[in-house]
Amino acid sequence: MELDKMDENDWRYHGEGNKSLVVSHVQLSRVLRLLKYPAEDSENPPQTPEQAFRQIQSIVDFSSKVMSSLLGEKFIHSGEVVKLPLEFVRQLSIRVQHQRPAWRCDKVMDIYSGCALCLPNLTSPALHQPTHTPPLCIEIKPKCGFLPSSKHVSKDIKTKVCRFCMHQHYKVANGKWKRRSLYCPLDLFSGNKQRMHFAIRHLIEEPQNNFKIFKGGQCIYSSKEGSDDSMDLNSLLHHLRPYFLYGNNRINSHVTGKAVVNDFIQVLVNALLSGGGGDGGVVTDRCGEGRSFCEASLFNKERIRHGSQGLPSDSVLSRILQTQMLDTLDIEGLHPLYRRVEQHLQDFPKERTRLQIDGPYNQAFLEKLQKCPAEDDGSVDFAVAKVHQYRVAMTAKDCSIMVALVPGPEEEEEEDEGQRWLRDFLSSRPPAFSYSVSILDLDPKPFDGIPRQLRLDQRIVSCYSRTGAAAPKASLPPPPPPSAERDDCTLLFHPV
Ligand SMILES: O=P(O)(O)O[C@@H]1[C@@H](OP(=O)(O)O)[C@H](OP(=O)(O)O)[C@H](O)[C@H](OP(=O)(O)O)[C@H]1OP(=O)(O)O
Ligand SMILES: Nc1ncnc2c1ncn2[C@@H]1O[C@H](COP(=O)(O)OP(=O)(O)OP(=O)(O)O)[C@@H](O)[C@H]1O
Repeated sequence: MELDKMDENDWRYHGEGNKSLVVSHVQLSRVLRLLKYPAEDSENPPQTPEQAFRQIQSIVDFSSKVMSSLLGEKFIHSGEVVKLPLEFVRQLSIRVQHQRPAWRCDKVMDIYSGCALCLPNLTSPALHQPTHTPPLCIEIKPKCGFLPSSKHVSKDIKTKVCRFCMHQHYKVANGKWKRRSLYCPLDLFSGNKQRMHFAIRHLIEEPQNNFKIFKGGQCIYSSKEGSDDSMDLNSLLHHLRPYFLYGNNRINSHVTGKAVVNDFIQVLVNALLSGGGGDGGVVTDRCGEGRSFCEASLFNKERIRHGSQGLPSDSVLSRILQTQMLDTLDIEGLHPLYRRVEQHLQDFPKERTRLQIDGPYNQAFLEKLQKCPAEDDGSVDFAVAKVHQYRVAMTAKDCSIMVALVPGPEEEEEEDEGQRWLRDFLSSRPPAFSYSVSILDLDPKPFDGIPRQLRLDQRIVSCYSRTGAAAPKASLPPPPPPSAERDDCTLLFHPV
């Protein structure tokens, strides 16, 4: 990629979040992640090009020097900052505008700094052979996977119902989403395959901003405003079917839609429980018992047939959960420490640098949070270490996982799709995929964002106490008998 010869026609809109907009190259496996600003600042960018460059460099440093050490290097692609021609960025912004979802257009793409983060395109991984079936990539934003146990938690409900499930009520009440997602992160992070299956099924049913599927680099399934949901599910089945034409669920050589989805979820669960890449071999070294249940989850505990399995310690979910759990005090216990630091900075503004409040994100920053004493000695250093831990945990609560599934074992590259189908059909074995697992969106959360966290926490809990606790638990059909091993994953699909 030659930065001085950039052509906007080589790039297409790929996706966006709250802070950045991502475009992908039409041929190379590369994306550019550009910053966004509130639309009202569009004429007047909030930072200079130098500041934008430093902000993106600090994202790279935070990811490569802090998060990568906590989450495991094998999952992380930190990328590099690039300087782009301003005319290219301006044209690109015009080119992608019509593809942007309306609800994200309260922010505009930064066209002034010319800076962007260049990353590998995790939805069209390099291990894909262009002549073969395109990879399926599944993006999950799992959110917080544990219930707080801090003594500072003032509302009992927070120790029983997870943040995500409570937040759903708040989001629906405030019009962010039309209906609640019944996904519960505690089920996904449980390590129990039945619970994980159940969680993913609900991500598929109501993806919101927590679930997307890409095929060959193109998004084929995500939350679509105002669309006909059944159409989306049917079109998802249409895409998935060729990947799951075989396996245990074949009935007279016809694979039902339910079986396709069950196989798909099973492959995804295996990838999430793996050590990060490979062919789904036996998982060993499981750490911990399955963690707690959320009272709002619809998963019926009685139906666990294989006990609590816990997460394998080298799995992506385990690494994310361990990092999230650096939030030991909960926002309610953390906020007074934040105030201690804030007061100290008001009294001694120059301390901001020594305490690395805004970075640099390096080994020293990592050590500050790793060597935090267990007990509060009243010092500002203790408070800063806890704040750093909390911010790192926040990043882990907001990151996404990308699982890339490439059909067929690598050693049988010469086989075409039909031959592979016949071989798998005859052997009736479960689908074989090579896969890789990555973590994305590992940006540092700002120090000044902590008071907002406290306010949001209070609003979510208060909204849930008013509306959620009284809401009906579910509108799902009654569960099938326990013997129907595969049927507990029934999706509300329309026939195709
Ligand atoms: O606060 P939360 O839990 O709602 O998380 C925010 C996310 O909302 P979600 O609940 O996942 O829909 C929010 O995502 P959406 O914009 O809702 O897609 C952002 O990820 C936000 O992070 P940042 O401010 O852009 O760095 C996230 O804010 P942080 O709290 O991580 O700063
Ligand atoms: N390296 C990558 N390869 C492929 N797709 C990517 C990559 N990075 C980001 N994306 C896509 O772009 C989307 C937006 O990126 P990202 O989540 O980093 O944005 P964000 O604004 O930081 O999100 P948030 O709302 O969480 O703050 C992602 O959901 C993902 O689909």
